[in-house]
Amino acid sequence: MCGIVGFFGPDDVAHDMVFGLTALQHRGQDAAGMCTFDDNFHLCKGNGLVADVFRPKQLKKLTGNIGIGHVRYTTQGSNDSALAQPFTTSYPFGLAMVHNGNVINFREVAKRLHEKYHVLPKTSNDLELIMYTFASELRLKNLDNLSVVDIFDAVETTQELVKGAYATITVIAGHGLLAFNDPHGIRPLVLGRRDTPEGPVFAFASESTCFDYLGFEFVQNVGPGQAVFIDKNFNIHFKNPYELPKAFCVFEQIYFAREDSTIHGRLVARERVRLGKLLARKVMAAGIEPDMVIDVPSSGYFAASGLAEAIGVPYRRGLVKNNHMGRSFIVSSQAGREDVVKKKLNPIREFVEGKKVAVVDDSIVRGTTSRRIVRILREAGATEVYFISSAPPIVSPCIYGIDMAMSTELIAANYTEEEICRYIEADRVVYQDLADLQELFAEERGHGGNCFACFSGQYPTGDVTKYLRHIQEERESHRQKQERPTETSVSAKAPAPTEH
Ligand SMILES: O=P(O)(O)OC[C@H]1O[C@H](OP(=O)(O)OP(=O)(O)O)[C@H](O)[C@@H]1O
Ligand SMILES: NC(=O)CC[C@H](N)C(=O)O
Ligand code: SF4
Ligand SMILES: [Mg+2]
Repeated sequence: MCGIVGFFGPDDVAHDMVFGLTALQHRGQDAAGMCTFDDNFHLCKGNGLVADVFRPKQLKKLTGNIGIGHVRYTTQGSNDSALAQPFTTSYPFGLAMVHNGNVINFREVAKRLHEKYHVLPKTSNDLELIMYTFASELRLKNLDNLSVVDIFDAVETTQELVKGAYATITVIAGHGLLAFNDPHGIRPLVLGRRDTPEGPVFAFASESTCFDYLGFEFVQNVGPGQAVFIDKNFNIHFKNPYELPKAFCVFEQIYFAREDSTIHGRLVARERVRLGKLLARKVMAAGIEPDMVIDVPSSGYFAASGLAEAIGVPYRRGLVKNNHMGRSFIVSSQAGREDVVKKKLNPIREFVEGKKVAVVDDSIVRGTTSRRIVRILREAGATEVYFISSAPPIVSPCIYGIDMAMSTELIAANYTEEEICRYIEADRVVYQDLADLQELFAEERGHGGNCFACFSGQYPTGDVTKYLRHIQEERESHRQKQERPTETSVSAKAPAPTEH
């Protein structure tokens, strides 16, 4: 998913950017990077968390009143620190760019760049393709007198040529700060503003939660196909959205985004409570009568509280999370994910002992977390364990910036609900209905127009077979190089369901 920020104001921005990136740490743990500009670009990036990469010594060097930052969760290329974002180029202007998403026609884009402009990307990070396409279009303009129309024109051509998901922020040296989204607006991007005695500070960020910390007012979303440019005099310019159907990632609402963010007018926490309430009908229809509802921390909490309220059963925190373990799902190897899940959650024995427990998580992806949790709840004395997923079964890969690119990894793509129930050793498994999810996010009930592809197999960018084939070959070869299989590894194939 990745988290991105861009700041432009009267004073140095590095300090604000560190806070902004820290608030977005849940979106990426592999690498972090920042690039500021005064008379030169100052770039600092490396593998690790925000706190590891930006030490006071580095921060001192990041001078300038305009800058962009990134926390990476790898979806293309390796975890090598050379692939951390931002990326910069010096022609036709100094450009520094970050993005969140995933380009799905990178072969075509790379071929065109090579044939038409003799440009060869240096790494396998898809960001380079967006940056060079934009730079190549820009250099066809009148460089001595670059206008906003020129910039938006280059954005539009980039949006026509590059397919996939990409929320981007770019510093155009000497000109201003630009943000644009892909034509479907798959990934979130928001604009905020803070007024200071010295003048306004503008900020772009993946999620609005950044603004709460830093005292910014939310201005607007950078929606499907939209571009926003803050020029050197701090005037804002908008390029209108595309007419293409919006396809905002619904999984942001279910799991990725922070609960305190408002995305497309919807507070994430509230949507999760609603998802929990929606599950009540299915839980009751399944004849499940739990003594208590617990959540899988962190992201299962709001759905669990919604379900408990709707079925009139007490909610308790039955599992405690070690907050220093990070998110298991965004660890890039299966062995690493299993290790995080093992060390991350511990049951409160006194609460669950002798109880029939309904445990709610936002989703079951590979089944790593659910299997472990059912086991530790039984060991802690729970008499029955019902595993409830606030998301429907994930049956198709995500190719838009979430690491679920191989259907072989997705437990629900390979096994029935009964088989999954046996594999995770639960007494019952209940999933959200896709129709209920779609109804909750229906267009007329808000800023709908969502992507549901991982649940429905319907991809907003059209036929993606070629890309899926390519990414699967690539992923398989990366994993084989990086990962030695463990006893419980499911990296090459989803787990074989076992009997009780
Ligand atoms: O079926 P799996 O492959 O285990 O994936 C699903 C789990 O991964 C996520 O948790 P994660 O630990 O990443 O983050 P969280 O602490 O925000 O819940 C998600 O919330 C599920 O618990
Ligand atoms: N999750 C993301 O947004 C990833 C961005 C980009 N594809 C990378 O791998 O760096
Ligand atoms: S496929 Fe799923 S995770 Fe990927 S963008 Fe669509 S809804 Fe989001
Ligand atoms: Mg979780």
